[in-house]
Amino acid sequence: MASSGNDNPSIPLSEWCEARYLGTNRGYGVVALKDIPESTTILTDNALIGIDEADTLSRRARRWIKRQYAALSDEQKQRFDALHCFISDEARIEIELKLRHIVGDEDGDGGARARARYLRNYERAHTFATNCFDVATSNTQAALFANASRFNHACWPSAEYDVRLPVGAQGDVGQAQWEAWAVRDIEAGEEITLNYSFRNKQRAERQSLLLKTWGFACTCSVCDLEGADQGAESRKFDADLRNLDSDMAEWDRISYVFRGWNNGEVNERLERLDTRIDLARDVGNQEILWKS
Ligand SMILES: C[S@@+](CC[C@H](N)C(=O)[O-])C[C@H]1O[C@@H](n2cnc3c(N)ncnc32)[C@H](O)[C@@H]1O
Repeated sequence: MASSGNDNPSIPLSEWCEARYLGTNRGYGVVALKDIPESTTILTDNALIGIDEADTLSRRARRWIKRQYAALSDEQKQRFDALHCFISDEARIEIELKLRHIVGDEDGDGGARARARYLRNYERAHTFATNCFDVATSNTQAALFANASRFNHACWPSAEYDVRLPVGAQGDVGQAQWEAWAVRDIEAGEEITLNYSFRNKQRAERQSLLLKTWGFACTCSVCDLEGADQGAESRKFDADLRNLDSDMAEWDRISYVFRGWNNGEVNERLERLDTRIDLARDVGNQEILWKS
């Protein structure tokens, strides 16, 4: 196994990629082991923990996570514990305040062990919130996948992902399955990124939500565009991203609606997509030369 130092060994994920430590700023990230052609399935993963609760930091979610964590094997617990855990300053203050109220002495230690247990529950909930993915067909179900958790974010990513429940398992989020595929050719040695969320938002809003939810300032090629949050060009770019995204979503659905379209409608949509891609090219961002 390749290693970037004893503390942060690389983690094999699939024939296509491994999780590699990329430094204190990004932590682990997923890196291509060989050239990956567009559309290749890069990684599949099964849920370690799944919850059916929209607010992943709520009391109910914490109880759910605590129960499921307790049922994991030692090896699974270790994998969970090794994941990145982001706790915002606000949340830390809240946790601190709550810990001060734990003064019971059931363990004969002035509440020290009870406070440690309470803190661990909070940390697990934050680990879950930092790494979980929403289940595609649900507004409330979210699941954590140990390997999938190692992908870093980019606003214009090189891979897309999907989280599904197998047929017949709709009520059991613990059975969720995760899959990611390349949306463009990816070169050996390149970091593979996913878009965590907030795809349809303007740069400033994306940045602030990423900072609040995951604790980092995004420096991806889209966010790094010179003056990307001001000026006509950037507005055109942001609008283009939004429109391109909704067009892509429409194309995702094409297999279901295709039979209802005549050639004219299909051509019209293709032309719209072309225009968007041209607009995006105008802004000069190499990343969005999406293969059409
Ligand atoms: C789901 S984890 C991704 C894997 C993580 N880097 C690790 O070491 O396990 C999310 C965390 O990764 C980091 N991260 C993700 N995308 C990043 C980016 N574009 N730049 C810097 N840090 C990023 C942030 O600390 C974030 O809270």
